[in-house]
Amino acid sequence: MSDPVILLSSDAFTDDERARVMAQGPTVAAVTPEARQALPEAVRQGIRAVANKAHMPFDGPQMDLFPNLELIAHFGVGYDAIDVAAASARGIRVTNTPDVLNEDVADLAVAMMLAFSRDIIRGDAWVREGTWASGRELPLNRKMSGARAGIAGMGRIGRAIADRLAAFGMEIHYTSRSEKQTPGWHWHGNDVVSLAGAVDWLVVAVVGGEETRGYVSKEALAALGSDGVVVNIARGSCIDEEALIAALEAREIAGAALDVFYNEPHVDARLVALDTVLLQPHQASATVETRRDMSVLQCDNLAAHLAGRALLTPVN
Ligand SMILES: O=C(O)C(=O)CO
Repeated sequence: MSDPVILLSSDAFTDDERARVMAQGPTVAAVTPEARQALPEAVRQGIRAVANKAHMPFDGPQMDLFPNLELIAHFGVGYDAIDVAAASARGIRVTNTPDVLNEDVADLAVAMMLAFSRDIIRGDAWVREGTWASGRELPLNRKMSGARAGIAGMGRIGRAIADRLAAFGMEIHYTSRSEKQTPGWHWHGNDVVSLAGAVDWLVVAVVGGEETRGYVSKEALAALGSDGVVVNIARGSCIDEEALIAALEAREIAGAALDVFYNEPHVDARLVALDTVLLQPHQASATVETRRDMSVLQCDNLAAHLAGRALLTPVN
């Protein structure tokens, strides 16, 4: 077998995804910094591309272990685990897998909003556990259609969410760097406090990373108010999680529907204890179809690079 040119840097790949990477060229797996350090120097010298996945940081010192590294092909739209500035400084290209997951992420955001507003999870238990049969009605829940939705971050995923919510007759407000050509929708510049103050639902769809750390601040949560609900399908870091927990515990906001967390997969016990929080295991893109498309796009980027062709979805 030829010497490896691709490093598999994560153990989060499924068998199919790993096989697809391995079809792009000779591959070696080293999923921890220690394992990479322990690779023979000749192997490290041969690595031209990394196939990355999940949240394990890939930083400058990791890149320096591979002096001939040219590409980090990430599986995922969010690439906050990769130090892109460090990569650029070393002439290393980074790719991600945008767009192919927009619909699924938007679907999950809407599903969480419906589940939260219509108390669907409790309703299921109500039937299953015989509470309904014993004569008790589920307490009245909350109407979603026609309410006001705020999309924090009107990028491609934000737009897919907004389009769905518009179909529910909801009033659409948003933040983004520039105003979109969407007559009737309300732009709040980059002011998330103004956005939160104008809506019933605050849906977080900004990109992750240092720039958006704590973007939904204590002030934004206060502006959302006691009838407001936060929905997060972006990154845990995009909300000040301590402020969120404090606002939920004090009933200063009505609730939260969360697919992402600060310290995933370990969710803060205070969130788990609250009955005003709907929790999901970071599964927004987790359908068979979309995960396959993400894997194919990651591998198309690897293949393009190794064949000297232009990258399909470059980040830098
Ligand atoms: O692709 C990503 O970055 C995701 O987190 C999908 O939910």
